[in-house]
Amino acid sequence: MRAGIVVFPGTNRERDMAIALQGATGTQAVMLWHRDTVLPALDLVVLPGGFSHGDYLRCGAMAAHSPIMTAVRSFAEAGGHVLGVCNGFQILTEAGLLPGALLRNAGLRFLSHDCHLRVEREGTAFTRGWSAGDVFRAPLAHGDGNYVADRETLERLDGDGLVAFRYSDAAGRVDAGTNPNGSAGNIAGVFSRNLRVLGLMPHPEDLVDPLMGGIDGKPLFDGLVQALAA
Ligand SMILES: NC(=O)CC[C@H](N)C(=O)O
Repeated sequence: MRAGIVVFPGTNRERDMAIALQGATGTQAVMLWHRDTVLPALDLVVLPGGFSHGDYLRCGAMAAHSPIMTAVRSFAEAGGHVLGVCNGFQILTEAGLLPGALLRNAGLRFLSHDCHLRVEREGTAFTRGWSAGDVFRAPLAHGDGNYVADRETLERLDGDGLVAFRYSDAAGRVDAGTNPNGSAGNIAGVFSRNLRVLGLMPHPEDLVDPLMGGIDGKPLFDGLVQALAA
């Protein structure tokens, strides 16, 4: 699986992502710069976390207009797989590649702690390493993770099975008490209509080795390799 990681000014999670991808694929991901206009031949494009353009204007708003996003949009429209984590998720919503938006956390504080995610949709390239209802741990670190969308969109996401993950407790219970940031319906990650673009706020790439404190995030990367390995 050939993966490319897009670096914007202010991105800071690209190396975590590269390590997680290398652990799963055995090969190095290609680092891409936001001013690039052409993508090499890739199976997966990753927009990692960070503070692109210092989070000015809105998180991801300026990055969504970077030259490389035209190529990323064409890649996605041609059926390519795109993963956006945290700031990457914000960029994908700002670019219109995923529905909804990420607002300030309900408590207006930057949050940095582990959370639990319940897998809502199995069998996609991103979630084939889990079964629906599985719960895994993932660190979160964001100021703007409050997922919102209009009621129609939320109903469509639910109805079409496009919610990827919900914030839960360790037992998979989902309610206001397990919602860290005010996200509608506890949504932590969503898919595009064709299930080939995924955005999520927490960071599975930061739990892929026992030395990191656990391997809860590994199924994402191992599943992608199984799905996309040429
Ligand atoms: N870790 C991240 O990618 C953070 C995203 C963004 N800067 C926020 O605070 O919401």
